[in-house]
Amino acid sequence: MVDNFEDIEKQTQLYEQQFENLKNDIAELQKGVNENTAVPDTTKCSEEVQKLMAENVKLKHRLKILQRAIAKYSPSISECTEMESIHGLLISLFGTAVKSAFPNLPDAPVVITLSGNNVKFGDYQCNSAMPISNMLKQSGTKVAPRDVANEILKHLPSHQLIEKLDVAGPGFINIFLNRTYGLSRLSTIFSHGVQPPKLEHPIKTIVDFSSPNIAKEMHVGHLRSTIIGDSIARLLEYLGYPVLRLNHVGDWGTQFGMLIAHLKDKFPDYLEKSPPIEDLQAFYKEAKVQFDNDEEFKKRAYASVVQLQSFEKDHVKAWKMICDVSRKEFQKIYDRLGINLQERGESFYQKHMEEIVKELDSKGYLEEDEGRKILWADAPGNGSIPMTIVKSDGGFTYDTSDVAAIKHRIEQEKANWIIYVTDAGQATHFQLLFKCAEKIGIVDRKKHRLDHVGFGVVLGEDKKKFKTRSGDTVRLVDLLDEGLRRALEKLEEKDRHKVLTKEELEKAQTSVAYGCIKYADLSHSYNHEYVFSFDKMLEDKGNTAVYLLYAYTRIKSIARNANFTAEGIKEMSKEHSISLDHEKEWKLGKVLLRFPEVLLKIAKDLYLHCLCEYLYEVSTAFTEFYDSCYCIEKDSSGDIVKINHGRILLSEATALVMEKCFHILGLNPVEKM
Ligand SMILES: NC(=[NH2+])NCCC[C@H](N)C(=O)O
Repeated sequence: MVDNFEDIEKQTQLYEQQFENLKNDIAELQKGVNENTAVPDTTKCSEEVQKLMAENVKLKHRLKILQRAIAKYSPSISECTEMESIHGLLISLFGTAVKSAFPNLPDAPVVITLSGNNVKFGDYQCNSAMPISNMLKQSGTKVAPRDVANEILKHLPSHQLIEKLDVAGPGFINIFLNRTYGLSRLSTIFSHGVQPPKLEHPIKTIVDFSSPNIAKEMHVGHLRSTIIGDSIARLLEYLGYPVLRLNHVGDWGTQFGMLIAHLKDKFPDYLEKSPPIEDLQAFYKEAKVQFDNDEEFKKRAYASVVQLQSFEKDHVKAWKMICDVSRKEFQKIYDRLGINLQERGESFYQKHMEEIVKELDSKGYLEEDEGRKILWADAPGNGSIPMTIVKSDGGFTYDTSDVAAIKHRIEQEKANWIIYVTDAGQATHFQLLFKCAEKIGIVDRKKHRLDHVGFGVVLGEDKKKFKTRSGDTVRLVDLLDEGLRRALEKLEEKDRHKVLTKEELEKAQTSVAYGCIKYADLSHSYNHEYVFSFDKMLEDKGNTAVYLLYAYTRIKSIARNANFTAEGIKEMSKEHSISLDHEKEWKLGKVLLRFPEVLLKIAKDLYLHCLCEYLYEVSTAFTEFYDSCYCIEKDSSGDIVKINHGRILLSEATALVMEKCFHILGLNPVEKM
């Protein structure tokens, strides 16, 4: 009995000791986890735990090797050379499942969305069960949405992209992505570059943008068209569309009659000596005063238009001179902003206008209306308005040139998609144009896509139309100059001039100045008017160009500080794989994987602000990752003691995706700022 009692006491002491040891081990391990080092310090743990931990490290290492081997040898994975659209893939998988689960519902919707922030709900969601259940109910069968969801899952083809599926709530299907799949797609960034998703049929596309008017000031509205149009063209070019960028300048209006008449009055020897008209604005204003006050001048002005439009050689020469002055001014803006486009103004279509008017007349499309010839898109009445094809004086209009242009673009240029970028005020004009073009048989909406990207007006900080203090139109050159000045101020505020070389500072200055002007235009949804404010644009917090350009330089500095060159990174990517183990690494990885689907969506709706939002999301996901994962560890003297290659690669992949976004938005990021 006594013996027995002592035994129990000994046993209890032993257990207490073991309990203490375990508590210690847990505390030590916990420390490691909290400090977020990849491997916790186990030297203070019991021998057994140390052994287990060592075993664990080995196993993890083997797991990585195996994952890499799978990524290499699994046939469908190794064949990929680009990140494909995961959303597109899911639509096609779930589409197949829905079709075979419910063959009697050919129109059953396949709805796949992102799951939002709660990891519990997976990465994507299929929300088809509820609408399908409703459709079934209408046809007389009652099936609960959850059962519909389970039925879809039964028919879902297996795919390495999917790690796990859950049916939640009333029938949402939560989709969890597989990391090995994610890793294989992200790795293509180093093997093949950030490639665009493959398109089945890239179609010939024309982007009609910028399009200022000769002899009139190119204003902020034209600037907005220039920036948005350029970015749309960049996106489509990146996706592999053959794109023709056209500048439909206003170079053929009645204003030329008055300008030429004034040129003849002021510089009678204009044919011998090229006239010094640097300031076309002022010249235009002078001519307008004459035109409004002098009847005889007005007559000569009208006669000049007729002469010009019948290509009388001296009038053509005068016209060319005037156009050249404007063209040089426009080009300055395009050069500074890196815009590339081909001028094909209204004048180009003169012959085509004559032809189409004849054709429309003979086919009976035109109606006489108080001396004008008009073309109805819809039946007259009910508030519908016609296009004016020939004015009462026989001249052509803006409408005529657009009808001729659309015909030329579809029939000669063989475009299947035409995108017009102008202020929203022209929405009715383009609606009419598209309808008329269809009515007269130029456009077939089944084959041709037509878009008018109409943007809201740019307002000044006083919320009124953007003007200078004296009420004049703001000259774009002045605006860009102010951008440069303010950008430099901003950089100096941050003492960057003390650390950067003169050349680096200059590069940073232009990158910030033009970047912030473009980004402010692009990051607002077009439909809204927006307030032009350098103060807001140059903020370094929030979704602004400055914040993003800084984020990019920070990311680029990680590899540079660990002494890796671009070549070094390439080599590294052959030996190591991108790290996606940590929850924040995987989160960032998944944002990067969305790049293709973001682009494809924008190619559909042309909402470039979604790309800005995506870029901002990339950079916040990066910050989260960087805050909790060390890429490089240094000792107290600042020497590098440990490099996490997988994380350096993840950072570089992030920078590469950001670079592509910047490129599409027309921004020039710099490595040092
Ligand atoms: N094909 C077109 N209509 N393009 C847009 C032309 C814009 C016109 N020049 C303007 O300043 O308002």
